Formats: sequence, C-alpha cells, structure tokens
Amino acid sequence: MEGAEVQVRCPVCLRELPGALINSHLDRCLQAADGEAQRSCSPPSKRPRLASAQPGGEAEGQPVEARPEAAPVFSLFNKGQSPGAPGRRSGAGRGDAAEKPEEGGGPTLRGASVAQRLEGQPLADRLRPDTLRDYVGQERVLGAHTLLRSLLESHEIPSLILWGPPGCGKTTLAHIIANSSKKKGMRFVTLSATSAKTNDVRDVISQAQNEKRLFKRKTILFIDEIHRFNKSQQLFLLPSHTQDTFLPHVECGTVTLIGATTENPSFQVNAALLSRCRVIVLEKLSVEAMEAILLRAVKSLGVQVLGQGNQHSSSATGSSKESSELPVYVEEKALSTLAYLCDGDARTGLNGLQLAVQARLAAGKTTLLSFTEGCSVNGVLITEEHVKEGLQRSHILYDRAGEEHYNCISALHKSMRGSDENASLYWLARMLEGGEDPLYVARRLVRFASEDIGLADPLALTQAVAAYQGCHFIGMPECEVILAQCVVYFARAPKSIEVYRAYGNVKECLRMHTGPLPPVPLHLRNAPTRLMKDLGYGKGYKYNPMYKEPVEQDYLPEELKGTDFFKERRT
Ligand SMILES: Nc1ncnc2c1ncn2[C@@H]1O[C@H](COP(=O)(O)OP(=O)(O)OP(=O)(O)O)[C@@H](O)[C@H]1O
Repeated sequence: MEGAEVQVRCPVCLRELPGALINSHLDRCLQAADGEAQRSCSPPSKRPRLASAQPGGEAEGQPVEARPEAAPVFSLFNKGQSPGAPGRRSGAGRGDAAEKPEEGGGPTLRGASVAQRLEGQPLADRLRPDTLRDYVGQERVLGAHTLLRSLLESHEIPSLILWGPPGCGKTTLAHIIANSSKKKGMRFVTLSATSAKTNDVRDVISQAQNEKRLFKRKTILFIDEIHRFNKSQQLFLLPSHTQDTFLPHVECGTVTLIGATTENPSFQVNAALLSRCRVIVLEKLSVEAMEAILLRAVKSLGVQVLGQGNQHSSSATGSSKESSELPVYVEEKALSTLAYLCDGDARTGLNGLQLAVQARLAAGKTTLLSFTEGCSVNGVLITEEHVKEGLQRSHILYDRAGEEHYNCISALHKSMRGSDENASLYWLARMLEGGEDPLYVARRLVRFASEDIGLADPLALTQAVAAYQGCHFIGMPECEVILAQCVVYFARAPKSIEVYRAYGNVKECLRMHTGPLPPVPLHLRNAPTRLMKDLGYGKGYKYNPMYKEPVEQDYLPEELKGTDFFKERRT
C-alpha cells in the first residue's frame, strides 16, 4: 500500500500514476505505442461551417488509456469519430469490410440507406482522403515531379506552412502526410492554435523528446490555424536563451512542424518560425476538381446522378414517410452548380450537398421519375434549387475576415483608379453580396476621393462623405445603391494624385532630414505677449489682405527656400 502512495511519471505518456501500477501501465503503454501512431493519425476534423453540425462531436472516441486527460493534444486525435456511428471512417478503420472504398468513389456502408450514411460524422470529414491518390487538384504543388510530391513519397517531411483559402485541402494534406509518416513509424500530433495552450506545445515537445530517446521516433506536429496563436504562444515559439522554446526542437529534428493558415504567413506567422519552414501555397479548388470531389461524395452516399446518360422527366411530387428508404437522385446540373458556387471550398461544397440531401429526405417529398428507357421510379430528387438552398451564400462568395477581404477592396480601388466602371461595380457587389460592412467600403471611398481624384474633382470628397453618411442612415441592403452610385462616379471622375504625391514628398523631406528641424521663421510666428514681440516674433510679417499686389514673402524655413514639393506632378 505504501508504494501506491508514491506518484511516478510514465516516461512514454507522461501520466502521473501510483508507483505500484507503473509496470503494468508501462507494458500497456508500450504496446499501445504502435497503435497510438495510428490513432494519432486520424484526421483532425473541422467544425462544419453550415448549420448541420452533427452529433458525435470532437471528444468522442479519443484514446483514454495512456493519455493524460487534460491534454487537448490528444483529445484532438480522434475527434468526430463515434465508434459505433454509421459511416464511421478513420485512418485505422479503412480496412473494415463494410467501409472499403468502392472503386473511384468514397467509402460506403453497404446496405445502409442514404439517410443512415449521412448520420454521424459530417460528410466532408468522412470523405477526407487518406492518400495522395484521392487528393484532387493542387497540381502546381503536388503534381508529378514536384518537389513536395517527391519529398512526401520518400517520407522526407520538411517543416511546412500550408497556406491557402478555406476548404482547399490544407488539413487534408496534413492528414495524408500523417498516414504516410505512420508507415515510417513517425508520430503525428495535432494541435489547434485556437484552443491549444502553451503547455500543450510543451507537452508535445517533452513527449517528442521521450519518443526520440526511447524509440528513435520522430514527431510531426500539425498546428491548424497557426496564425491564431496568441502572443504568449508566439513568444514560446520564438528562439530564446532557454531551451524552453519550440524552435530548437524543430531545428534538431525532434519535431517537424506543419502549420496550416488561411492568412498570408509573411504577416501572420512569426518570421523566425517562417524562415525554418517551407511555405506551400495551395489554391482554391477548380470547378473540375470540385466536381470530382462531389461525384465521389454522391457515389459514397449511394445517390444516383441524373444526367445526359439517363435522361428523365419528372412529374408531380407527393409525400411519403418512407422517403429515406427510396432511391435518391441528384441532377447533374445541381452538382455542377454546386461545384461553381462553392468557390473552390470543398467543405462548403460537401456540406451544401449534405444539407440538400438531408433537407429533401426530411421533407419527405418524392418525385415520380420517368426514364427514357420507359421505366418510372418513385424517388427523392435533388435539383439545382435544392443545392442552392443548402449553401450559405455569404460564406461562399467572400470571407470577410480573411485575405479575400483585402484582395477585393484592392481590386475595387484599382478598378476605380483605372476608370473601369464595370469592374468597379463587380468588385463592389462581390463584397456587399458577401456580407461586407458597407461602412468599411464607404470609408475606403472617402480615402479614394482624396488619394486618386483629389483636386481634379474636389466634389468627389463630398460625394464620398455623403455616401458614408447615407450608408450610416439606412444600412444594407438599401445603401448598396448609394455605394454603387459613388463607385461609378469615382470610376468616371478625372483623376489627380497631385496633392497625394506632393504630400508624400513633404513627408519624405521630413523623414530624410538630418539634425534638428529648422525653426519656424520669426516673421511667421504669432506674438501674443510683449516678450515675444521683443524677441522678434512676427516682425516683418506682411499681412496679405493689406496689399493690392502679390506679396513677396517666404513661408518655408530658410534652408528649404524655393523647394517645390509638386515638381513631380503628373497631371
Ligand atoms: N484536394 C482535395 N481533394 C479531395 N477532397 C478534399 C480536398 N480538399 C478538401 N477536400 C475535402 O474538403 C474537406 C475540407 O478540407 P480541409 O479540412 O482539408 O480544408 P482546409 O484547407 O484545411 O480548410 P480550413 O482552412 O477551413 O481549415 C475535407 O474533409 C475533404 O473532404
């Protein structure tokens, strides 16, 4: 009993245990070591962006034994997996007979209805590819003969920052790397910068050190949304005099870092960290890539595509309580529209498809479909309209918080400067339809009025301020036309950067000045007191209204006499 009182730390999992239990625990822990690599490779699932958050959330199915309960590092390993849930799929479970991928498609549960296949894990997570073979698009960085592909194929994983828009496959690529590194006996650990604490990173490092020391095993740490690390965490990532930081461990190879970010890493990721990582730029998925992903999804659900091959005509709809048991069809057009509308974001596309199918099944509406071969079938039909409803338009078009926000405002500014009224209206609509704050756009217009139109049409500034106030009074959607009017006015207006440039020259002059700044000439100074007058303040000043002729007088400091800040004038 006495021994049981002493707490001992397991060298593998760092868990504190009574000394009497350590040997049996260590046996289990070591046995679990191989299995753990498998478990830890499970996809870090994402929150669904659409309203269909599925039960079976993040903490389900996580390995309990050999893991300190408090460490979210490990709770993230298996999130989204509910052991008994239909449609469950993980890196470890891919061998199950019921879940074997069908050729060219995703995994299906044989014999299950479409509704059952949609239960549990969100479709996007369930269909996350495990291998590069199923990873669609991103040819520029992952095509044959690319550096990254050969590194991945040779299991030589460098520290990486994966930068790309939402849903383009950053986490998926990390997941594929996890699977492939598992084959090389590496560990793969996942942290989300939004929820992880500095201590979690510290834990990962000490475990990685143990793993390296005891098993010669390397650790790959995936940090999702790395740009969201807060200040104290960023400090921890920075090099310092102590070993209590992250970077030395990246450098000596104890930990390979893979970060994912939607934001430009040159602004958002600490420079010291960035210089030790290879930045991989992923792009929005093309429409063709999206179509391939959606086709794989409908196949995995057992939904049939109605297109040129099997022309049909549909007739009056009815309703049936058993609609979930009926065959489900989706129009080919619906899939291609979805592929277009999801704007290269596979998660949005798959969530949209999932919502459309679930909504149709829940509505219990059936359609009598007549095929060209002559047969008729009663089924559930998903049309273009249904998938459009399944999408949140605002999210599709525009990411207000992300880089797209800056890209679009820059495109609007440049289109107005280039006097292209069509492009100006287009970028304005892209922002407003995407949910941009109209006052943000209006503020930018106020700036544009002076920066680009300036004195070529001084009324532009009045227009911009009026547009700002108009937007403030009436808000969206009514104020969109106010902004549209102002944007077109600006696109058509004459342009002058005379003032903008001259002011820039003045600022440059001040910046370049060495030594003390020249004093204000005495004659320009005000002399409210006797003493100041005695000191010569205001002496010799010529009050212009008193003169009929132009007055000869210097206003610049002596050493700048004759300087023309407008000399680079272009207009
Ligand atoms: N290239 C791809 N090939 C096949 N499926 C993909 C691809 N990219 C994304 N997907 C699908 O979309 C889902 C979401 O992708 P993923 O989580 O990798 O996006 P992300 O770039 O990490 O997005 P976010 O920045 O929002 O976290 C995946 O679960 C997968 O089903």
